[in-house]
Amino acid sequence: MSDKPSQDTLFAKPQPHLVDFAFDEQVASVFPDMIRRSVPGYETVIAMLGVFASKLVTQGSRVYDLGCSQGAATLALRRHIQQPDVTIVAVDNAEPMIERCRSNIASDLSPSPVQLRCEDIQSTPIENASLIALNYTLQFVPLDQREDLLARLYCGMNPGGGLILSEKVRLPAAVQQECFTDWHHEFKRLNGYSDLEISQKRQAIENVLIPESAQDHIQRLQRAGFQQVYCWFQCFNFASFIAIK
Ligand SMILES: C[S@@+](CC[C@H](N)C(=O)[O-])C[C@H]1O[C@@H](n2cnc3c(N)ncnc32)[C@H](O)[C@@H]1O
Ligand SMILES: O=C(O)C(=O)C[C@]1(C(=O)O)C=C[C@@H](O)C=C1
Repeated sequence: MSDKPSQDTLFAKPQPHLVDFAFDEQVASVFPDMIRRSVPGYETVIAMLGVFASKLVTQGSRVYDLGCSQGAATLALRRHIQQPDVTIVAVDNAEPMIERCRSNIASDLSPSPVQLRCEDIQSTPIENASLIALNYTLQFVPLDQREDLLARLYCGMNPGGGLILSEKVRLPAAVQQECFTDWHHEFKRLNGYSDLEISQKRQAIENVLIPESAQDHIQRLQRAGFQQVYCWFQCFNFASFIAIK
């Protein structure tokens, strides 16, 4: 059994030797609280996945949640899949996340079966996909591997299928970057994080989470072959895109 999710205080004490952020047991034990208090618009994006599931998922197809963490996106999708014979494939390479995901799925009664895979999303075979969610995950994949991954997702997707890509984004002008970062940090402050927590977390993710601009994402999705690419949601420096094949 997984521990009950608790409040994120991981960066509350001064850490003289900050190490790079990793999705380890400590992070997993506070993750639902951490992501809700750190990502502006997270709950809206999760809720709206239901709309895309309802519109895009087709009978007998597969739905992928790549970088599923504890299954928030998987559950939102699963609850709104109306078609029969759909399998959800939920993938994460962090064992402490997958374990919690397994128990969250077990306590949900929606009918579509979920196949859980603990592996790098880059080695997950993608086939017969009507919907793929990459919810705040691509930002952790090395920059030079993102193009190949998206090309593979395109290949494994059925015509008319959609990819939902949510990311922290870099803004095109320095003055806008500064402004949006300031608002993001204020969002965290209002959610109870101290300046020390904000600054230590920022340092810990600096070399691990590499954001790109909305334009970079849109152009890469178009290069992969997607016919329609839109930014459907943005809150400060966090955006979500839909790409339809
Ligand atoms: C910010 S969390 C994603 C949140 C989740 N999608 C949600 O909507 O609640 C990023 C997740 O991606 C996973 N991850 C990062 N890189 C990965 C990779 N190359 N393969 C598989 N999982 C990866 C991490 O372990 C982590 O659980
Ligand atoms: O940018 C930040 O400060 C964040 O905390 C963002 C973010 C993310 O977008 O994934 C980073 C790591 C955690 O997984 C939760 C949130």
